[in-house]
Parts: sequence; C-alpha cells; structure tokens
Amino acid sequence: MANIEISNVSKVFTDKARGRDVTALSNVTLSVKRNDFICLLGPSGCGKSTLLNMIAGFDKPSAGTLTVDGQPVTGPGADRGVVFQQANLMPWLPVWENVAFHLKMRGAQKAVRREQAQIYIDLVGLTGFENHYPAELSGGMNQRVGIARALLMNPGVILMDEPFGALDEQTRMDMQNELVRIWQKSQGTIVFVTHGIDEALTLGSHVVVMSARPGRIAEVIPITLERPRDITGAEFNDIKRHILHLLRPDRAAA
Ligand SMILES: Nc1ncnc2c1ncn2[C@@H]1O[C@H](COP(=O)(O)OP(=O)(O)OP(=O)(O)O)[C@@H](O)[C@H]1O
Repeated sequence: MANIEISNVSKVFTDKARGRDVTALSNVTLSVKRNDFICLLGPSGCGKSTLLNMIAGFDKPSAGTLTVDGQPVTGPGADRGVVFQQANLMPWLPVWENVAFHLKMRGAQKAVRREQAQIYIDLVGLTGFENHYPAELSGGMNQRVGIARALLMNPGVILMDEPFGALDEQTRMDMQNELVRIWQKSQGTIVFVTHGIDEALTLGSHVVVMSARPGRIAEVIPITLERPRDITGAEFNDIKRHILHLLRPDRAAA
C-alpha cells in the first residue's frame, strides 16, 4: 500500500475580493511509497504549498481524494510532521522545550520531555545548545530545532515547505546534507516543497515536476544518482536540463 495516495485532486480557491475562482491544482494524481523522499518542484504559484497543505490536513481538496496509510485525510494528525520556511519557535522557551513542545501538550512529565528532546537535538546536530533560546541561534540552527520538533513525534510522514528558503547558500547546502543524513538514519517519508532544481536533485528520491497554474504534474522523475550527489556531475546536469525543458518548454524551443 502506498504511504500517500493522491487521486484526481483539484483545488479551487474563491477569490472573494475579485469575485472569481482560482484553480490552484487540477487533477493531480500521485502515489508516494513509504520512505520516499519526494521533492515537489515548480514555478511560483503552481500549487506546491496547496498540495502540501492538503496532505497536512490544513486544507481540503475541492475534488478528488487524499489518503495517508489508507486513511482519508480529514485534518492535521500526529502521523504527519510539518516544517515551514520559518521555524515558528516559541522565543520564550529554550531549545529543548521547543523540541519537546508537542509532548508538553500531551501532558508528558518534564523528565520524559527532556530525555526525548535530547535524542532529537543530538540527531540534528545541536548538542550543547539545549538551553539556548531561539534568538541566540542562527537561522539554520532554528530550522534544525523545527526539524527536531517535527521528528520527535516520530511521524511516518514529514512535510516540508521550503524549509531552507530563508538560509544563505552555504548554510542551505549544509542543511541539505544534514537532512539526507537524518532521513537515511530515521527513515520515513518526506514531501519537500522547493523551487530550486539543484535542491530537488540533491535531496529527492523522486522529483515531481509541476507545471504553472493551474498546477498539474508534468513528470515524476526517479533520481537514482549516488549520494552524496555531485551537482557538477554530467548525469546531474542531464537531469537538470531535462527539468528545465519541462519548466520552460517555450524557452527550450526557442
Ligand atoms: N487561501 C487562498 N485563497 C485564494 N487563493 C489562494 C489561496 N492559497 C493559494 N492560492 C492561490 O493558489 C495558487 C497556488 O498557490 P501556492 O501557494 O500553492 O503555490 P506555490 O507553488 O506554493 O507557490 P510559491 O512557490 O510561490 O510558494 C496561487 O495562484 C495562489 O494565489
């Protein structure tokens, strides 16, 4: 059974201010297997976040069905962890309390929260920063805290919406390597939204290329390149060229 099954999903938003409908997604079908690392890639406005939000259960499809582990998605759940572009940490709580926040919500004792938090703090490479506050950390470190917080609930699926978009190039590359390491170690399914071709090709077991509005799937490309991936390699660039053609058919033809 697929881990995530998206069948003929469409999403229409009503733009009340302008009195018209916006079709964000049109007839999207995608099957995601357990432990796949799916990168959703496409131009701005093609509906990547909309699709991710529907898997997260923040939003509902206008048509079609969406299941996770065979269950229809009816709302957010502990089986799906979400990481956004901004870590959205609680500035008044130290790192470990932020990481263990969901456990606190569930009434877990402090000693249990502290112990669990440490496992994931170590996993994301923040050992020694347990008692720091978010304002004392860099953007990349705050994102690690957000990732640790999502991992702590041990969700089968992690949904990431441009989590490294606000980081500088070097930190982004470090975080990409780190995320692959964490994914390989902890196992689980990742759906990762990006508009960076290099990022998608560096991370994904599959790259799902989406076309401009209304968002559709142009192609699902399995990426079998050896890891760590060489972004200057010939094969990498062959796939990149193919994706550029998919994203810009008009320019490719010119
Ligand atoms: N709540 C909403 N109400 C109305 N329109 C919306 C809403 N959310 C998204 N849209 C529209 O749906 C389309 C898809 O938006 P979405 O944010 O999913 O795209 P995206 O591919 O993630 O873009 P980006 O890469 O710029 O973040 C856009 O045209 C957007 O304006």
